[in-house]
Amino acid sequence: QRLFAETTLGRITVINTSSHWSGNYANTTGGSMASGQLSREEALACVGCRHACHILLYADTEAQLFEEIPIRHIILMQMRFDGLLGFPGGLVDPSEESLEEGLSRELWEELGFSLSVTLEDHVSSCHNPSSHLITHFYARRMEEKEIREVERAAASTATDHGHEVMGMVRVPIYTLKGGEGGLPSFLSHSFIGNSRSQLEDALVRFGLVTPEELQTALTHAEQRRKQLWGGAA
Ligand SMILES: O=c1[nH]cnc2c1ncn2[C@H]1C[C@H](O)[C@@H](COP(=O)(O)OP(=O)(O)O)O1
Repeated sequence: QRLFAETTLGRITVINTSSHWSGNYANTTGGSMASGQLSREEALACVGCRHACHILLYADTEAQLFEEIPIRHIILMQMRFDGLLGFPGGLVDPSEESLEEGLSRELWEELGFSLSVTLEDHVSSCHNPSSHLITHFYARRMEEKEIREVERAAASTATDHGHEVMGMVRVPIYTLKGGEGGLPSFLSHSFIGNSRSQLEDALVRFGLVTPEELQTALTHAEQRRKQLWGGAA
């Protein structure tokens, strides 16, 4: 079940009520903090929580698929060692380095590209009480030339290439004739953690697709899942 809502910034965002984690956890003062989405500061106050930071890198493009279909945006995810899709990044220990420093370090290992992540790149933080994991999500808009450099470095100089990262992938945001191909097929893959809801939120939040386009893709993805698995999954 998905809701589209205005954020405090006046931008449309997606609230995926089925995949946002919920529950409560104790903060440093022993009180109870709301969980699911929380601020970066609330997240850092969590005792006993682990922190994972990941980033969405994207750029505008004039390129067309088959000289006909506008690609519109280059959006990067990666195929991980475990066969799941996710964003570049990893676990960070805030007692040793800031979240942004840790993420920048992870990006160097996974992308072979030096990117200094800042507070301005922070999008959201989300708490999963069952694993005591807080996932911090960041996003950075780049120039097409720059994002192509990231792709080149990730496949050549990155130390994690072929080990923890099997390769970078671009997210197709168009829907092909018949309705299934493109974004609906992409969303039918398996994703690590809450990375799929991070992607869906970012697509609408940053105006990469309209809420209607996302909703249509989700409907087709669900139909595809039912065709493949029937009522079993
Ligand atoms: O892209 C992601 N979005 C949200 N959560 C994620 C994403 N990738 C991984 N995770 C979760 C699930 C993992 O257990 C932890 C740690 O992530 P990982 O990238 O595997 O960290 P290390 O490379 O082991 O440091 O975060």
